[in-house]
Amino acid sequence: MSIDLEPGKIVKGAGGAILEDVPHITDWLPDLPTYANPLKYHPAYAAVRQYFVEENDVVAKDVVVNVNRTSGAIYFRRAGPRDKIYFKPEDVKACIVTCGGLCPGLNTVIREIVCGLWTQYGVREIFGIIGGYRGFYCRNTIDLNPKVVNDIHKRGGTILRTSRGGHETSKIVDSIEDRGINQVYIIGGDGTQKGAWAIHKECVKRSLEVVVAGIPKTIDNDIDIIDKSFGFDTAVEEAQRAINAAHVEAGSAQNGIGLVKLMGRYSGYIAMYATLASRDVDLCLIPEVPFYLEGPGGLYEFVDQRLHESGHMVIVVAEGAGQELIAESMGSHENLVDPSGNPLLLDVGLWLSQNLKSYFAKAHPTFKEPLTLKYIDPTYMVRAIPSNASDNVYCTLLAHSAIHGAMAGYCGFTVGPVNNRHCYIPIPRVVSTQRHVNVADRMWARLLSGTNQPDFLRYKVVMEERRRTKALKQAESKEENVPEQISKSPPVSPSQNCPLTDVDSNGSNVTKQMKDDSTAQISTGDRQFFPATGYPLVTSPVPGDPTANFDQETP
Ligand SMILES: Nc1ncnc2c1ncn2[C@@H]1O[C@H](COP(=O)(O)OP(=O)(O)OP(=O)(O)O)[C@@H](O)[C@H]1O
Ligand SMILES: O=P(O)(O)OC[C@H]1O[C@](O)(CO)[C@@H](O)[C@@H]1O
Ligand SMILES: [Mg+2]
Repeated sequence: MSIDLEPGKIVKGAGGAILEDVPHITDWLPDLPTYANPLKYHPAYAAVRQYFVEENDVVAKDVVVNVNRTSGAIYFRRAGPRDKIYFKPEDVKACIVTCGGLCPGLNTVIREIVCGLWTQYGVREIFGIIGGYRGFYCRNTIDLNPKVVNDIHKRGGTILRTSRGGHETSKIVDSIEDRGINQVYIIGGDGTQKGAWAIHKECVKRSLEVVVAGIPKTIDNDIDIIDKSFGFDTAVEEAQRAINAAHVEAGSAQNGIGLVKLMGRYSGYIAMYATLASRDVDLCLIPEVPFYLEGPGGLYEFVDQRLHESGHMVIVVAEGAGQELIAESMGSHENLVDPSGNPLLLDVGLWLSQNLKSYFAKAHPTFKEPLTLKYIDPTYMVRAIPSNASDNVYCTLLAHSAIHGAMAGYCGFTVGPVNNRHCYIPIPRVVSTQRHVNVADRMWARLLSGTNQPDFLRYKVVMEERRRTKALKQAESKEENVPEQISKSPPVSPSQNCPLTDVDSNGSNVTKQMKDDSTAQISTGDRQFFPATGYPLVTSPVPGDPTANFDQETP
């Protein structure tokens, strides 16, 4: 998304510090009156010294730095209650909307926004927008108060319902104006936050006294800058149940494989953390690491070896893994998208099950007993549950940070913890890149050293060879001349030779030679993939890209 930080919002502090600040309602309505924060007189908060955040309190984006390169460090505005607020509580008309896919904790965030506004600030008019963005202009609102939301944190899903698509900025802002709403709380993922920014910009354009606050939600943990998204821990915990079942099934059969598919469209965090937590997983496949099946260093070789060693194994695959490989093996296929424009994924779990079964049934002579493969797909189960204890606390902090920011007049922000401190991050900052598992980071190394799985570094070479072989076969079957670019492939140097075992149409093993060509370009139907890695094209740095700027280091 090509939205930039607002001019004038990059503030230079002392010693070269840079504050990436968020918009404030006085940017376009400079003469608004201020009011004393009612929390000053609240029995619970008045007693807590230093409860209020100082105007110049900021949070460092990076806490691990080179001592010689601290100038130019980036900071965000610290979240929390301010001494002065820009809304009289009795004048506040707040609304809450949830958009995108489900995530554990949505109801807790709704509950805590309602209860926080009600009990801390004395706000009495709070509305729920039903069914995502389109609910602004298609549906009536519902009244929310502490009684209505009292028990909702014990339920999965969202009491407000959610949807994809339907973001029509002017219709949404018309509805905000017509209803007299002046605080808009928007809970959702990267797409939702982009929509929130569009609403904020339109409110500014119309000079409305309206603040828009974004609360980041993503089961995939793919929102950049913030430490972690709510519901992620719950999802990883729930995924353990599926992995345990897969392990039991696999361990109770000779040559047993338990295959578990988890969510993760572009980012394999759930799969990675579920693998690290479980210790029963032998192989973890994520979108950031394209894999291949045949030949040295391939998946079949590893499965073969693990089954011979242990008699069983567990594979965890993120739903976005292997998309290019599947697309290529399917030949032509339709590129479908959901109502928000997100590509619909090909089912890697089913595809992998079928390929493993047929490969080991037909092609593997050393197996005396057939493969027993159990495929478990708990994807929707891990996101439809209520949040666990720690996510509940986290949701509470997010909700409170959001209402303190809105009451203080800040807007166009996404709230979230950065290095464990909550802050207000300009929305363009969190949506301009997507977060991915950093495979150059120590966390992925920990996983690799735990599973001893292949690194699939020869992916590009293997894919190029597959394409060349396919093209040759097609040319031969059409009894045409071999196309020039295929027949004139440059000779392969001995050091680059590597055998690749594949199966011919009779099910016999065929050994081929392949050439190491790291500059291979990849094209698969209409889908677009990152050429160097086979990773789908996205805006953020991806592994394998030498220019990638991975700035997230895990402990
Ligand atoms: N660039 C955009 N501008 C305005 N609105 C957008 C944009 N992208 C998505 N939206 C709207 O945001 C809402 C949610 O988007 P999407 O379905 O992509 O889910 P998300 O918020 O990314 O959550 P998740 O992917 O984690 O489920 C939809 O109503 C969609 O129309
Ligand atoms: O809710 P839907 O439309 O089925 O989409 C599922 C997608 O939503 C997510 O849960 C969040 O983006 C992805 O992991 C998954 O691919
Ligand atoms: Mg999204």
